[in-house]
Amino acid sequence: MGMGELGTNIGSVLASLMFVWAIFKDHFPYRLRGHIEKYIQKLFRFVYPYIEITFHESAGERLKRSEAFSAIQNYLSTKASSQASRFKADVMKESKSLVLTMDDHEEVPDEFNGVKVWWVLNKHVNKSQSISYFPVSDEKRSFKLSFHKRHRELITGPYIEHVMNEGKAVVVKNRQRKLYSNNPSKNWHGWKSTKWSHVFFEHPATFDTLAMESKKKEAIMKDLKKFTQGKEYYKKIGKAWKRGYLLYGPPGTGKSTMIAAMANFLNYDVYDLELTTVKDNTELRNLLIETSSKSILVIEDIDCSLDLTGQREKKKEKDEDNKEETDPIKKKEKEESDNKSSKVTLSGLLNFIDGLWSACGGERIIVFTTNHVDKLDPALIRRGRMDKHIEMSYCGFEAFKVLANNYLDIDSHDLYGKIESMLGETNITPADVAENLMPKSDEEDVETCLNCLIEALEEVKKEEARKKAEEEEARLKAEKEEKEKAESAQESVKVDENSANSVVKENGFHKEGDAVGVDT
Ligand SMILES: Nc1ncnc2c1ncn2[C@@H]1O[C@H](COP(=O)(O)OP(=O)(O)OP(=O)(O)O)[C@@H](O)[C@H]1O
Ligand SMILES: [Mg+2]
Repeated sequence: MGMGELGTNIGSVLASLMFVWAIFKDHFPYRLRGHIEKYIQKLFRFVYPYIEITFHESAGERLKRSEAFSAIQNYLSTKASSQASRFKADVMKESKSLVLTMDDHEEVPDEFNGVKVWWVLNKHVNKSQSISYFPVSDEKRSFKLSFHKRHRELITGPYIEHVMNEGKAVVVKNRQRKLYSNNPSKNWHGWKSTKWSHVFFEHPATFDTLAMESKKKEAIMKDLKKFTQGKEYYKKIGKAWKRGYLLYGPPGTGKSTMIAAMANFLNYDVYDLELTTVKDNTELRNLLIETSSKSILVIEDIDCSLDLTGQREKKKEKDEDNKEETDPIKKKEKEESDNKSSKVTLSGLLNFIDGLWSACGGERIIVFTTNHVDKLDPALIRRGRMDKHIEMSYCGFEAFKVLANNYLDIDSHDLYGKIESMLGETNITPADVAENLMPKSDEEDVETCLNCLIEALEEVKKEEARKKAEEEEARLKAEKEEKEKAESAQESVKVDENSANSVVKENGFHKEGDAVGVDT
């Protein structure tokens, strides 16, 4: 028998009993009334061995929606689809997914470790109408959970925890992800945080569309997956639950695209941190504290956004300069220019990454990108801080095949052989390959596009050959100059030697002369 039927039967008997009692209770003496009520409750518990827990939508009139209520609602949306027959539908994520929630008073059974429970969504309409400054809906909704009292411990403990966790996971899955960028601190005002502004993150890049060797790609995906499942592991080893990636390679090799693919793969928000607008380390800390977990913090082009490598030395120099400045006008000018340039230091950034994040919740990924890995301070990129270094390189044949599939919907073509051999001997970025593969008009067919790429490859090859020839020429020229210099140096040494000899000779002559003189 379902909870519904049982509930209805017992419920109607008890309801009649209560009704009768309500009518006649005033005829009983006060003390007797208390006794009778106690017995009715006992009887109630005996014939109705179920416990009911109610979860209200709002904990108080002005409080925001209770977290438990939302979690339950989301949890039940996954159950309700198969169990209940009346739904309310919500369209999430730009009509990409439909979220069904149970309709009012619909009963949804659930099972946990073999124990059955029942959920009902109740709605009460508030009769007392009051005028309130805060818009409060008169409708109060609550979820009622019923289960046999035998299972009290299991249900109030592990089951509720399970519902909360699953419910929150559904929220994460369905939420619209955001791309945050930091605001300059002069705009940080008001009671609501304005440190980051956001837009919805809708970058279409995925690992499927990312042009890269499949082995490398799979290794990265595996690494990310392992990270997201590593909560217990990080706890065990006593490290903050974070992972750092350094993406390096020439412009147009897909570093930014990779970040978008990561965010889409993990379902994380992205915080794009523009370091040049961050005034100092305190500001940096304030910004980073406000990022949420399940997010990727991105610092693009670290070599350009800050002179991280030379910052410490520069600062020292500045301090010394400041001491010397005595002219008040010049001093003011100097201060202004100092304020304009960012004072975030490498050590500030590293300290934060190493320490602070451990304290404010885990599951964070930090990605640095750079075009010049060799310019970075080794302290910044040592393992442990940047756990994984990923080189984004020029387009190989495998990467080309992904792009051809993305842009032209093809897996093979007669021209593939030629393209493969040409890619082997030229450095072209995936961005350039993509640009050439994209049909410029509706008339352009696959072959035209591939030929367009071949032409571009030939162009690049020619360019490379020209550059190589130029370099060779410059090298030869330098060599020649060097040789000439060396020769002329030798020449002058010879001349010097000669002149030295002549001096010696002269000296000798003099000496001789002297001697002669002495002799004479
Ligand atoms: N590996 C790739 N896979 C798919 N598309 C790519 C790839 N690399 C580049 N592209 C294409 O080229 C464009 C530019 O790439 P992207 O912005 O990711 O390069 P980047 O490495 O971040 O360059 P930069 O160093 O200038 O920031 C992208 O919009 C994308 O369409
Ligand atoms: Mg980029």
